[in-house]
Amino acid sequence: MATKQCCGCIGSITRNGLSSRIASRQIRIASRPLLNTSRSLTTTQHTVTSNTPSMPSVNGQAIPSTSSSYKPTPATLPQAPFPIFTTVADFRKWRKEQMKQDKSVGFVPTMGALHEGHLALVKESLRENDETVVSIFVNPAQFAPTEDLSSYPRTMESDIAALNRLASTMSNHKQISAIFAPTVPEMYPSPDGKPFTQVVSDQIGAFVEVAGLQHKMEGSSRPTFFRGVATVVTKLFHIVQPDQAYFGQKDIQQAILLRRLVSDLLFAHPPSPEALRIMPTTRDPIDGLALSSRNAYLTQRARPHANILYRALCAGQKAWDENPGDIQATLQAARQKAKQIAEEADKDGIDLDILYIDLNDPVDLDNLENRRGKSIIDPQTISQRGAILSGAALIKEGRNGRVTRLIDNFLLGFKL
Ligand SMILES: Nc1ncnc2c1ncn2[C@@H]1O[C@H](COP(=O)(O)OP(=O)(O)OP(=O)(O)O)[C@@H](O)[C@H]1O
Ligand SMILES: CC(C)(CO)[C@@H](O)C(=O)[O-]
Ligand code: BAL
Repeated sequence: MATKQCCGCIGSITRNGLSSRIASRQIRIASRPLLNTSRSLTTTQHTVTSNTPSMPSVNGQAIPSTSSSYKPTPATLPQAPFPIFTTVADFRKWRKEQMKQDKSVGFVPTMGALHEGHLALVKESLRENDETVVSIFVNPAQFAPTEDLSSYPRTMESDIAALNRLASTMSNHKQISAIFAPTVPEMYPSPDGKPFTQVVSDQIGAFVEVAGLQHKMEGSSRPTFFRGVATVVTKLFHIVQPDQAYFGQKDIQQAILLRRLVSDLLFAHPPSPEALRIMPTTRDPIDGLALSSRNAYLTQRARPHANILYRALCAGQKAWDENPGDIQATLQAARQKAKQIAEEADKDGIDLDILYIDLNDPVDLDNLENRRGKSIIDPQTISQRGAILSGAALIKEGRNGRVTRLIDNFLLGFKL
């Protein structure tokens, strides 16, 4: 799998015989806040009692849960050479032992449906720490009621198998130490017994917000997303107490916001924002598409068009390299490329709705195009600070097809 940011390699797509015809259809490049997923990403059930479809165990033995709504089905789980903890109390006992032995613990939080991008994070943790913990938890708090919580891919058995196989790819055959796969009530305990609700105005209790960062970029169309992420990651860090935690650049805003959380709230675990490691985006080696669990939603016909953002960002990067700090030239090149690809896709019956392609400041995530209008910042200053070139698009096949949200980003002129 490829992790390099760019480029030059993706001039045209030959995969699945996609032609390079350009249609004249009007393409939407929207700066409006939009998460147009209501047609297919809906659930009417906003309260959640259970999370994982088949709940695990330690080595296939059922662990009694503290939650009465939770029904373990260990028979469906493969044997694993590492413990799978489902309760905070059990996990904490294990963690205490590692503390006593002064073992360093690396942590990779995930929502499961593991792919090579996740596994690259796990491998890095295996290389850098004595012990590695992977969490698998589809966090309801980061899904809006209209989003795809109920249909999010849950593949616990193959996830365990993939993690198990990983050891054979390590030079020292090192294995992960544990999986933490809690239920929803375990992560969102409720003294009054009410099930967790995704409706923010109905929630009672402690939630974590990172002001000034959570409503920009992805947060403009997913206004409660980063509140849900910051809350669950705070809980996970308190439980796992990692020395280092591993996140992907694919979700760049999430990683930057979480570093700020660690810094501002003086977390002891991980002990510094830098100990929250941000690893490069793993891509399809042939066409550059950023790997993502939701790519599983893509139809065969839509898949060849799904690398739209990668190709657009490559065009933007080229323009930036020619004129570092030139916001307009960079955005124009990227948006023009995206428009062209969307027109090609339209000819093939694939609808590509480009939500945004923007440049943002790496620290405060301000939109550089808008900010420039207010107070002119010269290209030299911008090129010195660097910028995040990112985009989001919705892709679907046919009028009533399922909508898949795509995101991607490149770091221009700075490193994390
Ligand atoms: N292609 C990738 N390269 C590197 N890291 C990745 C990649 N995809 C996901 N990650 C990282 O793995 C961690 C867990 O992500 P998650 O389980 O949400 O998977 P995902 O593929 O991002 O799913 P989704 O499709 O829901 O966005 C996050 O830190 C995320 O940034
Ligand atoms: C960090 C995370 C595991 C929190 O649920 C999730 O947002 C993800 O997988 O990127
Ligand atoms: N990796 C981000 C998880 C989400 O989009 O819900």
